[in-house]
Amino acid sequence: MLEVTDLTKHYGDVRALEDVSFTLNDGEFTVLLGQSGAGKSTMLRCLNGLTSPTAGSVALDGATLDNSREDVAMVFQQHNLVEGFSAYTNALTGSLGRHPFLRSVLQLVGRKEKLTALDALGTVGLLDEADQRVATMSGGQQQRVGIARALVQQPDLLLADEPVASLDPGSAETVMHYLKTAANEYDITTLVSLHQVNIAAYFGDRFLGLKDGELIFDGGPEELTPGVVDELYGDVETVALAEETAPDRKTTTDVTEPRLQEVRP
Ligand SMILES: Nc1ncnc2c1ncn2[C@@H]1O[C@H](COP(=O)(O)OP(=O)(O)OP(=O)(O)O)[C@@H](O)[C@H]1O
Repeated sequence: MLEVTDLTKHYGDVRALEDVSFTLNDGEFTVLLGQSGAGKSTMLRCLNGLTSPTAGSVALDGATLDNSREDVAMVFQQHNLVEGFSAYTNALTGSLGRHPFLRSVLQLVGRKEKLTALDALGTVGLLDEADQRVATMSGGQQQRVGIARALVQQPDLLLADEPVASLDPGSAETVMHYLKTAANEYDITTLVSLHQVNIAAYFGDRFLGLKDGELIFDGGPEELTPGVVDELYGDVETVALAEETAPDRKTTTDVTEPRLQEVRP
């Protein structure tokens, strides 16, 4: 279980996060929403120890998270793969926490790690491309290799910061499908920041909404109403987008009381 308590991050006068508290249950697939500058990246960076909070705390399974940790994996928008290496070798570098980089790339690792890397590539649908150099892969395939690498790390918490932001809608959907499948198969607690509301509404089991650094929404798909989206984004076009997609997600106005928390002045 991930417990975030009164998390606050200030950059000088900028309040990137202000008193944010929530709990993620084991295995939950949660989407972090909010417009540009709302504090999504800051939140994820505080959760993986890349940024130190100004105040508040983060605990994973009861242990305080205050440094970069092996059991917290991150998928970035720019996947940071080694392009000259194969998908397999890149996936294998996910075991870096347990082996020095050179051992990983020279594949001087045990059979267990090799099988783990192949298993992860299979989960993201790239087993047949395991030997292909990443440089020759599409952006979506590269992002799936990034997910496989994160899986090889065998994390308890998987964070993804705008993992499909630079992809076309079709590839974005495919990557999100594999990300969610992987999270389910490996039973990993996952928090994904997205700015595409339609994709978020389709894949998220739960949503956290940030606005100006404050958590103003925490709810399930049926509570993610156009009113909530409007509150988060203040953008009529985005509301229309939410209405026209994921019809089975009931993003309609028939829910009268969205779980909007008080927006502080
Ligand atoms: N290193 C930094 N130094 C100063 N201000 C920062 C820094 N990082 C973020 N901020 C500020 O903190 C606020 C939150 O930024 P953050 O990047 O977390 O938002 P975001 O929701 O991820 O936005 P985007 O989707 O555009 O990345 C913004 O006002 C941003 O300018």
